[in-house]
Amino acid sequence: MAKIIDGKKISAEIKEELKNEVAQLKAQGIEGTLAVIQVGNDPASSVYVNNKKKACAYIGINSESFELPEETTQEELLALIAKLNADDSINGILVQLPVPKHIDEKTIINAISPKKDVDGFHPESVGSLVIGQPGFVSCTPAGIIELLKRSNVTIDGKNCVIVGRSNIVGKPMALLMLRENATVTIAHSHTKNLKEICQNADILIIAIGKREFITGDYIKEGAVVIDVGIHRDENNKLAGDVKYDEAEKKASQITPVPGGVGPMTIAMLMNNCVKAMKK
Ligand SMILES: Nc1nc2c(c(=O)[nH]1)N[C@@H](CN(C=O)c1ccc(C(=O)N[C@@H](CCC(=O)O)C(=O)O)cc1)CN2
Repeated sequence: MAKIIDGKKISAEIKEELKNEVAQLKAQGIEGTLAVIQVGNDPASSVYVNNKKKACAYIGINSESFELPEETTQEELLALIAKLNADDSINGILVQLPVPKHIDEKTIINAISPKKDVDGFHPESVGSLVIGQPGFVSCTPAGIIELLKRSNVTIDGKNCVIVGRSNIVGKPMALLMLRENATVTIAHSHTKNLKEICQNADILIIAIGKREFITGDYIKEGAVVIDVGIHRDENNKLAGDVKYDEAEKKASQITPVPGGVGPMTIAMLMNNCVKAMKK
């Protein structure tokens, strides 16, 4: 039976560490303020945004909330971002994704100042990650690295298979695993022999957005399995991209859903906010 990688516990530890760091920065007169923008009222986004504001309050940084109606135009949103970019009292800006369909996500991401890009989505932040320069790193992949390190998983020299190639998770995840000296394979919807490729993974990271797609037979005996998916059924029950009951019988360590990768996304956002305070 696999050991559970407890994202809730690890994220709480990280937030505790950050709380102490913020207290020290405040003692030097350094304040932090995160601007949190939500357009529309997608229920899941509202939960995440609220949790981000609570995390800010917990570690001791301010949050300024901008709850904009669904009909907000792209120009209005860009004008708000420009105002926040120019506001010296704001060190971090995030726009909760997804944005409504009439707004172009890329245009919005590109408009946020790279100096305040605590989500790590701006091309300049991604470019820094590619060439190994310091910068903001996308929160979910950064959280996965913390989960692995704090669970004493050796990454160096291991075969890591990442299923999913999104800009937010799959691609930055691959770069971070490469930085840790793993041998990295990215698989996606056009990959042939997906099952065989997954069976070769010492560390298998799944971010494909398909409920319980990865069954036990995809997993090598003793592999570490990281499940990034979150799916809610009609009874409000959460599940990941991995069929947990089967995977836990094969894996040596595994993240649950809920309580695995999800909470780490917010802990690492707080980590980026503290980085922004120091800039
Ligand atoms: N601007 C951003 N938008 C989005 C991001 C992001 O990093 N920046 N990531 C996701 C959503 N997300 C944070 O925003 C997020 C997702 C899930 C969790 C989480 O704690 N999940 C819990 C389950 C919670 C539930 O749904 O009941 C868990 O897995 O235990 C936190 C943050 C997309 N948008």
